[in-house]
Amino acid sequence: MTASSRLVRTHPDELLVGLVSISDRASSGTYEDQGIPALQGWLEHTLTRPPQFVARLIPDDRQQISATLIELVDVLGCDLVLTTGGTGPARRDVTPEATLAVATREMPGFGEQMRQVSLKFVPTAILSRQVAVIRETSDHAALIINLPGQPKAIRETLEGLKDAEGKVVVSGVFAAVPYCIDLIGGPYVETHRDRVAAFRPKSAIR
Ligand SMILES: Nc1ncnc2c1ncn2[C@@H]1O[C@H](COP(=O)(O)OP(=O)(O)OP(=O)(O)O)[C@@H](O)[C@H]1O
Ligand SMILES: Nc1nc2c(c(=O)[nH]1)N[C@H]1C(S)=C(S)[C@@H](COP(=O)(O)O)O[C@H]1N2
Repeated sequence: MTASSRLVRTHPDELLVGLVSISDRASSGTYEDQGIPALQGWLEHTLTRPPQFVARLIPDDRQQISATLIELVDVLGCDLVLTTGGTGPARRDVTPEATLAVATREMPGFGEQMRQVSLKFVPTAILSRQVAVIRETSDHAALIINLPGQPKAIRETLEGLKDAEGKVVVSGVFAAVPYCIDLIGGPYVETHRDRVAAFRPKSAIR
């Protein structure tokens, strides 16, 4: 989880995932970080093939967030980076700005959909300024997605809302992640359908 040089896939379809928990208080030890365990646990239960993880716990510092994202994508070679925390309107919340600063493309649909899902859970969802972007290097690209800091928001935004019978009421954003990773040249990712029914056009299904 603390690698500092290029990650090596153990299988061509192994997803390389960077997890970044952004919290002044968790990073200084005021409380125990729940962000990384929540992100890792959700992915382990959702992906059919275990991914390789690298994790970072850092304060709400714009330079440090951008530098961490660059390290995870450019140096370690992650395909997907999920951040949690620092998306609100408080002065210290700078995750969206730090993420946009390392973007080569914006993916506005992710933020729009996350706010739609989250409004089903909490009216303050509109306070989250979360963004998603692609960062491209000469030989590689990664999808970076901001999630809110509340540990429970991780599952809500990724998985969406289901009714008592398990039928999807509002899709979470992870349904679109595997196909996005295909399109940017990453590994072929599959999900357990009871958690998230990932969508691909028929022509893209293996
Ligand atoms: N990494 C984390 N681990 C556990 N709980 C967290 C974490 N990040 C946030 N939370 C919880 O979610 C709430 C809202 O998150 P937010 O990112 O706005 O934190 P904050 O109030 O800015 O403080 P901090 O950045 O120090 O976590 C926090 O007050 C805390 O209860
Ligand atoms: N799904 C979900 N989204 C949510 C929340 C939540 O509890 N669940 N909390 C909201 C609140 S209270 C805030 S202030 C914003 C920003 O949170 P952050 O600063 O922790 O990223 O996310 C919002 N989005």
